[in-house]
Amino acid sequence: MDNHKPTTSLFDVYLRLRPSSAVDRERFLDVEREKQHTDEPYAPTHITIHPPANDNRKRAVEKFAFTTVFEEHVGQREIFESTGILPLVEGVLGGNGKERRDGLVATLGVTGSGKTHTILGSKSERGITQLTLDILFKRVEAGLVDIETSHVAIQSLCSADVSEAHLITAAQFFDSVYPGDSGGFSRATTPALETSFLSLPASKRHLPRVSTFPQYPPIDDISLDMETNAEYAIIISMYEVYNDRIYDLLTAASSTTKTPQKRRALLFKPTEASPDRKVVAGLCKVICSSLAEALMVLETGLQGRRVADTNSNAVSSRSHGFFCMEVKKRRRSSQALPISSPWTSSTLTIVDLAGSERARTAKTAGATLAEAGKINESLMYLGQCMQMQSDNARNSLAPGAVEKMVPFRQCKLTELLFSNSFASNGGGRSGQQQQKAVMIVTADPLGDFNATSQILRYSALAREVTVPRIPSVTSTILSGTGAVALKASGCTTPAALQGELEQALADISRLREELEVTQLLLEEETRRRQDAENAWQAAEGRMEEIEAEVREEVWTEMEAKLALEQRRWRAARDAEMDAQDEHLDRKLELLTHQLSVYEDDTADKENISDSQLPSDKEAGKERVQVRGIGGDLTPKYAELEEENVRLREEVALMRRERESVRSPSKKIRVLKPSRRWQGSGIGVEDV
Ligand SMILES: Nc1ncnc2c1ncn2[C@@H]1O[C@H](COP(=O)(O)OP(=O)(O)OP(=O)(O)O)[C@@H](O)[C@H]1O
Repeated sequence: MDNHKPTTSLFDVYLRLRPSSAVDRERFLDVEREKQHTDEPYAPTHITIHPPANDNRKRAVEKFAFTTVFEEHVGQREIFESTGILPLVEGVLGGNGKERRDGLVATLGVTGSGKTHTILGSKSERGITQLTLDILFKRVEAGLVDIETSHVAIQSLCSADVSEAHLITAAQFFDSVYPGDSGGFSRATTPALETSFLSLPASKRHLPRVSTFPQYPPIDDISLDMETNAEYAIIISMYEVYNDRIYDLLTAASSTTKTPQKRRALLFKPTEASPDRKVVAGLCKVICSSLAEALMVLETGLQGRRVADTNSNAVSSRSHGFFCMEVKKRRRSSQALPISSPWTSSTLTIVDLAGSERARTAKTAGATLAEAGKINESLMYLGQCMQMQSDNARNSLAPGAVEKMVPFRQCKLTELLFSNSFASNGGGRSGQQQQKAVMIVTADPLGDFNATSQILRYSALAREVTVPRIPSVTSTILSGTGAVALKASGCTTPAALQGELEQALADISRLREELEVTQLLLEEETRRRQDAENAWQAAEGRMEEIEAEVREEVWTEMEAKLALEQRRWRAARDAEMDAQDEHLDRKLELLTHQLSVYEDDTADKENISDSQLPSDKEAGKERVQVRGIGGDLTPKYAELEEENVRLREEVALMRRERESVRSPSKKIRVLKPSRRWQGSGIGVEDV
């Protein structure tokens, strides 16, 4: 197997092994050491992976080739110097007479394998992003355009931008992110372990302190070829791809109102000023005048990036982070040509990809598990693209070989990584070559065998498989291309069969992982459904309680009202009866009075002497009157007696009624639905 890299390869692929802290795990990856014939420093290019000893799947021993393999002891500076990043920086700067080109550096690996460490370093060491910024500023320092005093320069930079960007100076950016920070600086802590930086009120955000940034490793002695008779501007922009959407990290940081959830996704599209090339449109871009400013912008943007604490990595990136260093350049005006030439632009993009992870190992759940699904999906598409590009690169050596389409439009990540790698897309720009790219694959030799081997399979420049002895006589393997009957003879199978076997093994491994994720998602969903059902039942119970309480309240209120009405009714009835009694009494009184008048008159008449008798004429008149009274009184008296009897009966009846009437509240109480007939289990409603 050779690792000859044909000229059509889109990526140079390096492998970096990380030192592992795990002591109880078996090492599955070995670096191949070939015999040295010269005294030159030795750079290994091949590794071999062995399935774990307890593996009962009889998987193959695989050998992979990379541009270079960096072992565990290799530090940040050697990675920076030896992975082709310096030529990328030179390409972006455009040395004397050299054409400029965009550059791309990305890291790929399982979660916790050291991607972020390589790209962004740690508290004590700088990563390749900081080292690249350092070398860029050191090289162009003398030629940097003065944006602090020259508004014209800013305006010309704005009009030269093709990406509908919002260009601001670093000072303006810091003013918007840290309003009122007068210099009592303290370095903000890692966002994963704190509440989101953006959710903090602006007054609580503090400008990062450059003096606390690591200075190691130094790179002052590295020199680069560059043009001196030119003016430069360095513009920083940062964005992340989260759930297949692009979000600006600097707009989010400079916004005081938008929460991370409300961030607006950006488009990757051709613009009016860039019709033949796609760009991320609408980014916030910060013009930096010094390395310190650039580092502070980087640190600020990083604090808005999504990270989470998983079982595999305490600060696990949940998005693919893109850090762009755009170098604008123009020829200085001279006596011969008093007007400066227009700005040209090249960008070096450094990408910290989120790590692929096995849900069971990472022990993620909920949103973090869903994120992992999206991350794995985008990495699967990236794997397909990388495999296709390395196949194309290998086949390009064969006569009459036809290049296959790299399927990079399947997701945002591959679109962003590959769109400008092809002459038809990026090469169309005048005076600019297609993008050059470097991929640094990171791996932990004591880490997860399945996840690591899968990444190595699609990222390696070349691969060789040795199929182990198969104990059974005939095995049937289902592969993507159909069922393959494999006759095991106890030795390595023929090449075609071997290819099928490899494919089948890869498919099985992929399907097993997909199944694992699906099972976890199912478990998660089942748990959620159970929780929802419990919550629903609890809510129902509570609702019944509330209903009973309300019923009780209503009944109590109604009873009070009924009692009041009853009291009113009784009072009214008593008043009426009193009035009737009074009426009756008055009638009786009247009757008694009339009777007594009549009796008195008769007695008086009997007692008076003849001398006292009135004359016949007067007596006749009086007799007429008495007779008149006596004659009229008898039927009137009878009539009143009758009415009296009737009224007395009515009164007696009403008294009886009153005594016999039961309390309505007692009747109502019987009707309460909550009271159930004891022993029968039947409520009043049921009756
Ligand atoms: N080469 C290395 N030397 C020393 N420490 C390392 C190295 N590589 C990784 N580490 C440490 O391992 C831990 C995990 O690394 P890192 O965060 O870079 O992983 P990652 O691949 O970016 O993971 P994720 O995909 O989850 O973001 C960190 O604490 C980091 O400092």
